[in-house]
Amino acid sequence: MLPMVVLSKPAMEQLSAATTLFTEVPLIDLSKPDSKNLIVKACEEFGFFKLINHGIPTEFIAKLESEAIKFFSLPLSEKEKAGPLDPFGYGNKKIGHNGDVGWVEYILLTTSNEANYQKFSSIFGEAAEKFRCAVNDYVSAVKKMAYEILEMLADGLKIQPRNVFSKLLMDEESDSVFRLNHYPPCPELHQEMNDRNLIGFGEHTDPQIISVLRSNNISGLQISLKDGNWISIPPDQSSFFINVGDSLQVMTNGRFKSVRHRVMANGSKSRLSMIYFGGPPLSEKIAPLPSLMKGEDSLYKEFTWYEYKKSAYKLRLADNRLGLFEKIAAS
Ligand SMILES: C=C1C[C@]23C[C@@]1(O)CC[C@H]2[C@@]12CC[C@H](O)[C@@](C)(C(=O)O1)[C@H]2[C@@H]3C(=O)O
Ligand SMILES: O=C(O)CCC(=O)C(=O)O
Ligand SMILES: [Fe+2]
Repeated sequence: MLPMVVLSKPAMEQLSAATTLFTEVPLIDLSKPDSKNLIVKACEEFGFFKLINHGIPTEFIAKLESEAIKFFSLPLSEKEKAGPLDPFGYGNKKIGHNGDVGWVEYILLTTSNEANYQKFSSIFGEAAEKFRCAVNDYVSAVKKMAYEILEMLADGLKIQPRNVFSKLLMDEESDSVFRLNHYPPCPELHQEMNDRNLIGFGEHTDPQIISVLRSNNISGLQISLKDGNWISIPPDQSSFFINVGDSLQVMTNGRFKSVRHRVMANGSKSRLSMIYFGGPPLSEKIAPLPSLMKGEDSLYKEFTWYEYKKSAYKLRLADNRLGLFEKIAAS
């Protein structure tokens, strides 16, 4: 059994004390005309928001959730046939390659249809086709929504062209990832008088441009506010949650902040999440957009997504990956 990160309950409670009690995460209604300005505000203040009236068909979500549950219910020996990660496939407890662990099992996939076809047929056996279709339908729909959000952001920021961010995800070479996380109930936490909290997925920021997260109705997701306090995000299975990633922070020269987040394990219920991480092509230069600079200097050294990813994947989950690329070193 791998060692887990454990926080005592009093320590956790102190961490998320009074100031955070009444913090409301921004709620964006995609059907409302003024959403673009609210999205910009949310990305500046939280790097995170909740999305409703998103138009993603419920059947795509339900189909994928049911296929994912089927997969995660298989015996471990079956699931392990879909591993080890190379870099895609099934993973259990170990996150990345640098010693991070969590109370989580997962499937990591590229969003390239062709590569998924190969992967699915080699690892998921007979059920491959249904599962692959469910992933493709869901990912295609969520991708389109991500393009729309990024275009609304460009409009809200009053920059041209409006596809300045979305074109990076639309590019055939876009290095985007899809992840299904399953957080099994943790028996240790189920015991009465339990005063421990166990980490499902340790704190981190997402390196890409934007992440689109959807989970079942089980709690666990927390985000860190600018003051360092953590707040729990009430789950809502019919909504999506959007994270600003490190690359979008850089492209906006720090105006948007990539949000630190983590997932706590649950004592009695299974949590299932599905996340699309929209990334640019590997060769893309990640730098502040000149139209957003208004005479300011770039806060970051120049780098490509390939260089950033290579460096990020050598680090631990909680590390400040962008720090290495800041012109003035982070304290
Ligand atoms: C510890 C790690 C896991 C991670 C790669 C890394 O070295 C640092 C970034 C991690 C992260 C966080 C967001 C996504 O879940 C992920 C797929 C990504 O692109 O960066 C994971 C990586 C992973 O699980 O391999
Ligand atoms: O499972 C979740 O809700 C979030 C997981 C996460 O942050 C990630 O996979 O990067
Ligand atoms: Fe994340």
